[in-house]
Amino acid sequence: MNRPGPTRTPRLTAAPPPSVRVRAPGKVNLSLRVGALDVDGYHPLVSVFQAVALFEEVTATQAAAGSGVSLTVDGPQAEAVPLDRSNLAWKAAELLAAHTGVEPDVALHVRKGVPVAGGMAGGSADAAAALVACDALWETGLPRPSLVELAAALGSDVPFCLLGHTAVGTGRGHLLTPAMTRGEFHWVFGASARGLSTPRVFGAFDELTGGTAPPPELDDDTALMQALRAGDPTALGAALHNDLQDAALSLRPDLARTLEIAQEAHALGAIVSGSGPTVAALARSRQHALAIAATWTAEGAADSVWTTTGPAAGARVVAS
Ligand SMILES: C[C@](O)(CO)[C@H](O)COP(=O)(O)OP(=O)(O)OC[C@H]1O[C@@H](n2ccc(N)nc2=O)[C@H](O)[C@@H]1O
Ligand SMILES: Nc1ncnc2c1ncn2[C@@H]1O[C@H](COP(=O)(O)OP(=O)(O)OP(=O)(O)O)[C@@H](O)[C@H]1O
Repeated sequence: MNRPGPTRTPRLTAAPPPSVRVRAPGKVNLSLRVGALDVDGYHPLVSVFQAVALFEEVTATQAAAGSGVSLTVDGPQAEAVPLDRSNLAWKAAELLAAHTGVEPDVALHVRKGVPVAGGMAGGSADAAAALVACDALWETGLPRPSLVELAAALGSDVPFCLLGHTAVGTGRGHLLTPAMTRGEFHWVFGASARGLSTPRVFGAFDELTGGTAPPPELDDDTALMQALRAGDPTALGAALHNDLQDAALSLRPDLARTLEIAQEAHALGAIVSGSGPTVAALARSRQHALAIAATWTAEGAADSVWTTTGPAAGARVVAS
C-alpha cells in the first residue's frame, strides 16, 4: 500500500548577495636601483619586478545600502594586519567609490598568502585585488588606465600587483613596462615574524648614502634582462641586485646570516626582497628550493619559509 509521503513546503531562501573573488600576487624585486630622495618625498627607482605565485585573495560582497565598508582578514600573520580604514584594501574600495560615484557598501574579506610587512608587497596586492574586485562588483566599467592611476595613488607597488608577470618600473616604481622572460624560476623566501617599515628602510638608505645616490639606470641591468630573455636561472641569480639591502641589513644585521646560509646551500643568488626583511633565494629546481628552505629552518634563520615560482599573473577575478 502506498502511503502519502510527508508534504514538503518549499523553503524560500534569499539569493546570496553578489560577490567577486580576486587573486593578486606578491613580488620580488630582481633588481632595485634607488636614487637620492626627491622633493616629493619619494626616491626615483629603476626596478625589475617579478610577480611570484604567493597570492592574496580579496572577496568583495555587496552589503546593504548605507552600511559602508567592512573588513575581515584571515591566513598567516592575519593578526598583524590593520582591520580599519588604514588597510590598503579598504582604502582601495573607498578610492574607487569616490572616483566613480558609487556608494562604498561592501564587505571585504582578505585571505593573506604573502608575508606581512616583508618587502613582498602583500598590502599592495590587497589594494590591487580590492580595486579589481570592487570594479567588477559595482560594474563601474572603469578603463584600465584609470584603474592603474588609482592603483598608483594607493602605493608605488600597487600598479605592479595589478599587472603581474615581470616588468621594469621607473618613477616611484609605478610606471611599468612589461619585460620579456622565458620559463619558470624557482624561489624560496625566508620571512621574519617582525616586519620592517618601508619608510624606515628608505631613511636608512639616505643615511648610508648621505643623500648623494646617483640617478638609477636600467643600463646597469643589461645582464639581468638578458638572463630573463634566455630563461637562464644561473645568470639571473648572478645578476640579482638590491640597493636597499645594506639599509635593511643596518636595521636587521641578522639577515646577513640568512643570506650566507642560502649561499652555502648553493642558491643561484640571494638578496633581501625589496625593503625586507624577507630574504629571497633563487634555486635551480623545486627540489633545490625545498632543500634551501629546509636549511633555513634547521638553522633557525627564518621564522617561516615559502617556496614558489615566478613569474605569476597579475590581479584577476577567480570567482564571481
Ligand atoms: C621598496 C619597494 O617595495 C620596492 O618595490 C617600494 O619602493 C615600496 O613601495 P610601497 O610599499 O608601495 O610604498 P609607498 O606606499 O608608495 O610609500 C611608502 C613610503 O616609502 C617611501 N618610498 C616609497 C617608494 C619610493 N619610490 N620612494 C620612497 O621613498 C616613502 O617614504 C613613502 O612614504
Ligand atoms: N592589506 C594589508 N595587508 C598587510 N598590511 C597592511 C595592509 N594594509 C595596510 N597594511 C600596513 O602596511 C604595512 C606594510 O605591509 P605590507 O605587507 O604591504 O608590507 P611590505 O610587503 O613590506 O610592502 P612593500 O613591499 O610594498 O613595501 C603593515 O605593517 C600594515 O600595518
